[in-house]
Amino acid sequence: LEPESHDYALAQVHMLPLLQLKEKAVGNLKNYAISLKNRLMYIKLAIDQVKCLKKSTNSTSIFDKFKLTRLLHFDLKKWVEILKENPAIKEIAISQSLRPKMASKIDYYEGLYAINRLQSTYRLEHTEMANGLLGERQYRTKPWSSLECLMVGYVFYLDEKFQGAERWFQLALERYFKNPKLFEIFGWNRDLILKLLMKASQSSGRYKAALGYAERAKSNCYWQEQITRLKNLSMQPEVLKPAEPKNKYKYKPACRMQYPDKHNLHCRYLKSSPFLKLAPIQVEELNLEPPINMYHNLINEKEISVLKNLSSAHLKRSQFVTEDNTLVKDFSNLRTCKTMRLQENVNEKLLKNLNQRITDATGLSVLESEELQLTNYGIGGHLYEHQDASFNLSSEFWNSGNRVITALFYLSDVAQGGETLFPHLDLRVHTQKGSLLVWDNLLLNGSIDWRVEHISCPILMGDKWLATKWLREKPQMFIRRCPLKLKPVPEFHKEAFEQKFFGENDQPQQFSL
Ligand SMILES: O=C(O)CCC(=O)C(=O)O
Ligand SMILES: [Fe+2]
Repeated sequence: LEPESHDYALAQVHMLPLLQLKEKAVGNLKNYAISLKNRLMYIKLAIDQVKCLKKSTNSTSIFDKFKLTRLLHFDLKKWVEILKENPAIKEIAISQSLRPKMASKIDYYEGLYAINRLQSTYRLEHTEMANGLLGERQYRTKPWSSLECLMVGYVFYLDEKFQGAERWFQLALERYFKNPKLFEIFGWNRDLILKLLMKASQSSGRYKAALGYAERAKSNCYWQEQITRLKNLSMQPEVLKPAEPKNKYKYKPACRMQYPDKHNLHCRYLKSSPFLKLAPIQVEELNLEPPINMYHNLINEKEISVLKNLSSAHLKRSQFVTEDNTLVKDFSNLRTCKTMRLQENVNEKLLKNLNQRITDATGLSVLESEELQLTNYGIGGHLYEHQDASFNLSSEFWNSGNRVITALFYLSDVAQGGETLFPHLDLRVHTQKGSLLVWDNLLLNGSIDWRVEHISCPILMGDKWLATKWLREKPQMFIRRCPLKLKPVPEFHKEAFEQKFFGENDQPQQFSL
């Protein structure tokens, strides 16, 4: 029975076993090929022997007569045995034992959706993407084959993004000729691609194009019917459907948007305690109001690898509580990472040190704070727009008050994408290994600051790791500044905000073949 999901695609670190699995599978196939070759060699030998028998049947020579009886007694018996043997029984057993560990359907679809998410978020051009070009950056990789293009297109098709689907199917058709045999193994052929092209173009309202595809297929009853049907349809005026259905989430437009540089920001040294006088912390202001700061070099290489090693085996797909209070795994595709919490006793010294550094940086108490959360993102990993503070504090989990501060250690640099983005503040924060990002989730009066809603942008290239600490409100009672000094917060203008991200021209794009 195939497992539901191995959750391979949700954490980069959990994809490593897949690479090992691939090596094993390839090694096994090679051995299988060797077994088949050996058998073929025996059979060829047998044929040669029989051939020489035939030639000798008329001979009266004693040598030949003896040869004939010997061959018929020994050799032929052996050949019959060889024919009956399964040539690669071991390799077949190995390939069966590898099956349960292979990527499941869910793993596969999560990988495909990641590609789809990256393309739609960053508006990547499909041919460039299939050739390893992501935005401005060219990666050294083998171009995607017809099979990959077909599959990526199929997910666009399922998602009702028909123009995107058509483009990928076109690329699949262009690349089909490079390896048609590979296609046939799966029972597919060129006409299948044409069928998908016809369906995609018809669904986006492009009837003439659909007819064009139908006419390129090998003629048979099915295609004749399609041609007649599409000829009728294409008499009607074409009404292009939008290229992309509207999405209620803002992370895609927010992540692809360019934001202006900020001015009047400073870097300084924090020397507010005797210890910090000896080892001041370098602080970089990223935003003034509300304050968002980056504290540099607060965790070193060695500590980072300890955290990764402690957590890797325990990272899990996130779960949520349903209305009837049961925990279920999150398959929503809104948060494509895995997390775990480190209990203080697993490495008391390190975790105490990290807590102390958070206190040094923020001046706040880590008492009653949540256990450090380790996060590793998967392929195209992202987290949609959200607030860390909760609007409902009724459960026991919130006894220490709301999440007043988020303190987030970056445990890796990400080559492309994967920034922490604050869409209301026009602030994109690039991950920086060893630095601590800190922001306030609450205003001084305890209400949630709408301005710090944030996103983790889909990762184009690289591996993103975080260690996050959420400080709680109650332990700060005598530490945090007094609510009387509350600065007025600008009002939230929903329409303007939506216009900013969804106001892009959403006329259907002109499509040319
Ligand atoms: O990945 C990031 O940059 C932000 C993570 C985050 O917002 C969270 O875990 O709540
Ligand atoms: Fe968050």
